[in-house]
Amino acid sequence: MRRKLRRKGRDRHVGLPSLPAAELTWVKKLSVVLNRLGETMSETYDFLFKFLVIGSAGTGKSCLLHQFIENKFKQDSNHTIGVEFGSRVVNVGGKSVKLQIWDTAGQERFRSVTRSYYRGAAGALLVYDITSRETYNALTNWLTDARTLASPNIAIILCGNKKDLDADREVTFLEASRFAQESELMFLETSALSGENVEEAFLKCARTILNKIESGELDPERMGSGIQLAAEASSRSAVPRLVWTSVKEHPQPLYSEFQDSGLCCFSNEPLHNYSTLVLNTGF
Ligand SMILES: Nc1nc2c(ncn2[C@@H]2O[C@H](COP(=O)(O)OP(=O)(O)OP(=O)(O)O)[C@@H](O)[C@H]2O)c(=O)[nH]1
Repeated sequence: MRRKLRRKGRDRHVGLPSLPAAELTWVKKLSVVLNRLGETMSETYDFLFKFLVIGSAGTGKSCLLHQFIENKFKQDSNHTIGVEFGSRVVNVGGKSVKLQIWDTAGQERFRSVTRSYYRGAAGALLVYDITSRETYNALTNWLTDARTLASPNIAIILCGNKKDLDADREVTFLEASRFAQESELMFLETSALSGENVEEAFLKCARTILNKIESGELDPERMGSGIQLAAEASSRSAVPRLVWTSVKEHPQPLYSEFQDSGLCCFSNEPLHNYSTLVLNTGF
């Protein structure tokens, strides 16, 4: 299998070794994500913000993203494997802002993979399920990860999802809003099912980031800010690329080498002992 990749102005072919079926499926899936990411980066906008959607498994992260992008509820949502990606251009305070959104898997077994996506995020939706106290209790851990791995200044909105299931509620609005206030988070209860407050959550977070840029509190040109200006985002250096290697040929050091240069590492269980995929998200 040969794959054509553009790198620093040159076309480059990278040959993938023959792989077991499960691993091949994973590589193909990542290539689709990568192509979508590349396509969306060519659109016109004033700013591009990198967003994360984080929180425990089953809280509705993928459904929130789907509702925001597609304007409908995602039926039969399965657990996310690693990460999913979506993007949408929105108008915030007269500026056109592209939200590049990384929907991360909530399951513990993917934690090391998803953590590698936090770097350079400007904003995040931190999601719990109002009908599950367990997902609410886990918020502190998610928050610590976000502030440590993304940026201490990351704009985070707490989303109490499944607002439509009020009869099964285990977490009150008041309790969560106090937690949000103490933790300096914005807060909304949302329903990916009905769409209530979904658009608002993403826009509120984007507006906060834009306000910080306009007030000078946030420097969009600082490395790792999670923000790109239009010119920068359309440059070649921002075009994502996939780099393949086999662990046998190039073991662990590759990860840190790329991590230090701002690239993200992407692997999952089937690939874990065999190979490493490195995805440059452009941040
Ligand atoms: N009633 C209701 N159900 C929802 C809502 N959002 C998601 N669900 C359901 O909750 C379940 C989990 O949704 P997902 O979006 O897959 O959850 P997730 O947080 O992405 O899960 P992981 O990918 O495992 O981290 C699915 O059965 C959804 O149909 C909502 O707002 N209301």
